[in-house]
Amino acid sequence: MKQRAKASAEPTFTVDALWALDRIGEASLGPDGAQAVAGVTRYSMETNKAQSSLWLFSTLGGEPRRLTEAGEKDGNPQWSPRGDLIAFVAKREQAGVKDEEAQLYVIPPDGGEARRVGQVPGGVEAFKWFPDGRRIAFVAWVWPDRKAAEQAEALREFKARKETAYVTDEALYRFWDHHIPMGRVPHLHVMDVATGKARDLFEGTPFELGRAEPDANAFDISPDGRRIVFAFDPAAEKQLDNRFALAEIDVRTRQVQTLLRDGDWDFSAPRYSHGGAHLAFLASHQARGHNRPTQLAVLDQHGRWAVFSEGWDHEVSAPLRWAEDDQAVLFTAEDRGRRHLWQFALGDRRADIVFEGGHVGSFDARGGFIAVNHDSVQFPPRLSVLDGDGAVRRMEALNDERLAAHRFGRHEEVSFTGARGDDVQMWLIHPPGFSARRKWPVMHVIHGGPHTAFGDSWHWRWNHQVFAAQGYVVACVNYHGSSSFGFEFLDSITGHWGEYELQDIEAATDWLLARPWVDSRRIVATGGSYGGYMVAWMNGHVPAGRYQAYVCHAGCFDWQAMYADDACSWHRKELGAAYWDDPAKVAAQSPVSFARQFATPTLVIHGQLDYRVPDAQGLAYYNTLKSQGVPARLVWFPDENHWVLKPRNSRLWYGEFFAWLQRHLPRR
Ligand SMILES: CSCC[C@H](NC=O)C(=O)N[C@@H](Cc1ccccc1)C(=O)O
Repeated sequence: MKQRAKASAEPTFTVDALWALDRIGEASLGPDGAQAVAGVTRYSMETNKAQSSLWLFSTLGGEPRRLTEAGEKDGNPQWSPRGDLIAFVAKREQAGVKDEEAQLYVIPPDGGEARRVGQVPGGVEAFKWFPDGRRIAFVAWVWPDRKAAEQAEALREFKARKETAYVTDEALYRFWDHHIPMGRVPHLHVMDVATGKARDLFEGTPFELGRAEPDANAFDISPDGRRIVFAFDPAAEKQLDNRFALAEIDVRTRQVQTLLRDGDWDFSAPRYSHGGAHLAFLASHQARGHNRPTQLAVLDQHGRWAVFSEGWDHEVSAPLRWAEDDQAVLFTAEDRGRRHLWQFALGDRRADIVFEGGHVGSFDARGGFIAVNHDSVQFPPRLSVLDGDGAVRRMEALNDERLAAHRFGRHEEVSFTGARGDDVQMWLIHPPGFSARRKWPVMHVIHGGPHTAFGDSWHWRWNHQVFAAQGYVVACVNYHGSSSFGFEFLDSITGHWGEYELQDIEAATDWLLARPWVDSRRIVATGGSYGGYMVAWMNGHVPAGRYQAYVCHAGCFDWQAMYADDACSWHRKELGAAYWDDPAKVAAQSPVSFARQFATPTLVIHGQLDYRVPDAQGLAYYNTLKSQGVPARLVWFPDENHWVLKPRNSRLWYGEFFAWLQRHLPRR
């Protein structure tokens, strides 16, 4: 195995040190809970590439062991219910066949050669084991008007065409950074693991899974393996914000029965109880508001369903997992900038924290153990296990030595009075070696969304320790509109985006200026996406001199032109009007309308593959700044999407980011 880069001797935590860390994925426990399998991704700044392999981790204290060596992109491992195999997706060359798209593979947990299972035209999107451990349900894209046996030929024909046009009459044709496969829809299939033979369960039916990245949360297999429940969009015109229904298909007969369909509700993430008598799922009352949270609901065998978390003002997140006794449901949910693993008791409808974040990214529960992938401002995603006695143990220390070689800043949460006189949370990450007896520059890092939150979590793209290591106090305001503070706070900005958020950020800056350790002449503001929108909004609303410089990454600039994005169906709900019905209202929330006020030097960054915030937004902002003589610099990536995902581009991104700020900060 190639020697890993030695832990750096450089105590400053830099972008190179960030990329040298192992990135540990979701863990899947074996049936006895003694081990878990997870993907580990390693990047090389030299080759500018990633390599992902599968590793085994003990829940009983043993050392991690690498399971796969040959693959480059082994991912999404799932341990079989019988414990004899681990299934995963990979693109490999085997038996003279080179995978063009990700295919299903299986490998015994004690090692050996992985075996490709079947050959799925167009590749495998997501999958789950059947309880019998002999079959796998998986998602693959198909031409709905062609038979299953014709799909491979249809794909060959499509790939061989000389035309390059993407032609559609669909409303949903792009998502984040890719096109929805032209003319195809996602179907649910069943694979026989022994023979590699697959069946398209939806063949010849009007049913399909959601087209925006269908994942394994979109369906579940009944404990007896005879039925599969799935979420689907019943509308003829598929839209990102349509309200999904739930249906169940008989695996043998392929008969489909709609279980729940209600025009007021959006249903998702169905999960059978262990006994099969109940179905937990997520329900959001979209008729009461587009920002209504997803809540925990349960359907019984008689077709009766109820929301159980009505009185709990939190957003319940997929996946849902039933407790062993089927009396409670496990899931993660945010609370005040942290994300915990919760157990929701159905009897008394009470939620208790089972594993406290930081940030719990994912979990798996089996054999009396709960394996958790969690992180914090202080450490990247790591695996820990919660055993039946409630004891928590680390399952690995893959990054410990590298992390110990660097100096990290401490973090804390504070609060201040923001818009409407509300209490607003801010997280501070202090530079290593911080002393209140000195004066320090401040860097606002404004989160995106807007309905997300920054909290005690690790970010691979905007890493707060890398920022702080440059000597900044990093300030992260969870402004009005942020998630994890209840529905009313999140929804409070609807129809007047920019207003309360700016008041919050300005109140935060006033709070900071009142600290003796803040250098009032060296305060900057940065943000991505909605955070980029906010710094463009600040350029039009805050007098020059308050902030010495801005960095705007993938910022929304003009809500009318933003209609070219992939999420346009959300705009009128969030802005309070469609631009063609009330252009003034939409313009009043667009930074472009305040261009004459722009005066603060701004670094504009955008990726061409960004379909959520099209790069024309950043280019228009940059051109507007240049046209008015405002100092500006553009970093444009032809091969990056909403984020920067390649090591060398990320190194350039941080270099340009820090250089721009340094250029516009007065010498200390
Ligand atoms: C409200 S529509 C999309 C929201 C989504 N994130 C959730 O809060 C998102 O993609 N936010 C972008 C900014 C954006 C907002 C509205 C329309 C397009 C993009 C982001 O901050 O990443």
